[in-house]
Amino acid sequence: SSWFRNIDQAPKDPILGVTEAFLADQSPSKVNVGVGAYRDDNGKPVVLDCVREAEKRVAGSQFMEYLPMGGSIKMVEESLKLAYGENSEFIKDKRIAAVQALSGTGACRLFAAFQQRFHPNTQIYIPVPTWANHHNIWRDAGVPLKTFRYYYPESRGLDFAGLMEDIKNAPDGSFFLLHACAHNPTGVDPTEEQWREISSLIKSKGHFPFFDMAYQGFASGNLERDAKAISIFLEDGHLIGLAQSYAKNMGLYGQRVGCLSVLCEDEKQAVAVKSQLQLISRPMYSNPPLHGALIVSTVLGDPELKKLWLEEVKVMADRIIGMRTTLRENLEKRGSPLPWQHITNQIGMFCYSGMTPEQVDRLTSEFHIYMTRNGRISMAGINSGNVGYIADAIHEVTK
Ligand SMILES: Cc1ncc(COP(=O)(O)O)c(CN[C@@H](CCC(=O)O)C(=O)O)c1O
Repeated sequence: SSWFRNIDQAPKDPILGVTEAFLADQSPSKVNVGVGAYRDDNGKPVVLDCVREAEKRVAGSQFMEYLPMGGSIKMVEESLKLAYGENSEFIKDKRIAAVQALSGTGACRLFAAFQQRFHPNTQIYIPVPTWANHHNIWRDAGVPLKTFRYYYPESRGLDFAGLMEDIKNAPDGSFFLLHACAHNPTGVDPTEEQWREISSLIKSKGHFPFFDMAYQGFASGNLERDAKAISIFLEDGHLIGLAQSYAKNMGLYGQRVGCLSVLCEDEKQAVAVKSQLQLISRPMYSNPPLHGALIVSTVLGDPELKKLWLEEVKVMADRIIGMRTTLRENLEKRGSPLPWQHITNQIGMFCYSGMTPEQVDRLTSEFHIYMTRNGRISMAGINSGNVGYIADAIHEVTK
C-alpha cells in the first residue's frame, strides 16, 4: 500500500554529509578538513598505542555478557575521576549519578530525555553557534530550545557581554548547555576569569549548567586544564550535568563509548537519578556496548597505560596546535589582506575561519577542499604535506 510514498529524502547532515561528498570525490588532491576526527601528519587515522595494548589484554580474555543498564562500573568510575578529580569529595560522598553512554552524542541525548521527563517545560539555552547535532538532540527529545549569544564575528572571539546578558535575561532556573573546552565549531573558550563570572551569574539565576566535554585533554594536551571550567563550577557549589566522550581523546570514535553524569545533592538523590537514567536507556538500547568500555577501563585502570595515554593525547593536541601556527604563517606569507591571528588564538579540534559559505563552496569546487559551510576547519585534517596547498586555496578565495 502507500505506507512510505509521502516520505521525503532527509537533508544531508551538515557535518557527516561533508565526509560523504569527500569520499565521492575522485580527485587525487582532495583534502578533508570537515569531520572532527584526528589524523596524523600523514593524514592517517590513529589507533593509540595504549589502546592497542589494552586490546591485546582484552582480546579473547573476556566473556561477552550484557553490561548492566548503567554500563561498565569500572569505566564510569574512571571517567568520574577524570572529570571531577582523583580525590573528589563528590565521588567519595556518592553524590554523582553516572552511567556509561553511547559516546558524547548518547550522553547528551540521554540527558535530554531525562530533562524532558522531569522538567518538561524548562527551556535549554544552547550557544550560537554550537555543534550542529545539539539542536537535533534536544529537539528530538522534545525539550523547548532557546539560544544564547556566544561568538563575536568581528573579533572572531567570544561575545562575553552578549553571553552574560542572555544568561541574565533567561528565566530563573533555565538549563544552559556549555562546552567545557574546545568549543565546537568556534574554538573559542572563555578565559578562566570569564568562566568564574559565568559561574557566579548562573548560580545567582538558579540556572542548571549541562557541560558537554567531548575533548578533554585534546584542547590543551592537559586533562586538568581542559576540565578547569568544571572545577570552577564545582567550587561554586553548582549541581551539574556532564557528557564525556572517548571518541577523540582516546581515538575510540566508532566504539561509541562515553559517560553521562549528574551531580546531585546527596547519595539518595543520586541513586534515584541513576535509576531513572537506566529506566530511560533500557527501552532505548537496553545496555551499552562492551568492547569500548573494556578498552577504556583497561587503559585508565592501569597506571602505566594511563600515563602512556596522557602522553599520546598531548602529542595529538600539540600537533594541532603546531598546525595552527603553520597555517597562520602560510596565510600571512602569501600576503593575505585579512587578519588570521584567530587561527592561533582559538583552541581544540576546530578553527572558525570566518570564511563565507560561498567561499567554502569555491574551496570545494575549485580545490577539492572539504569543510562545513560555516567555515569551520577541522585542524586535524591539515598536515605538513597539504598546509601549503590549503593556504594557497584559502588565499585565493579570500583575497
Ligand atoms: C561538542 C561535541 N559534542 C559531542 C560530539 C559527539 O561525539 P561522539 O562521537 O558522539 O562522542 C561532538 C563530535 N563532533 C565532531 C564529530 C562528528 C560529529 O558527530 O558531528 C564534529 O563536529 O565534527 C562534539 O564536537
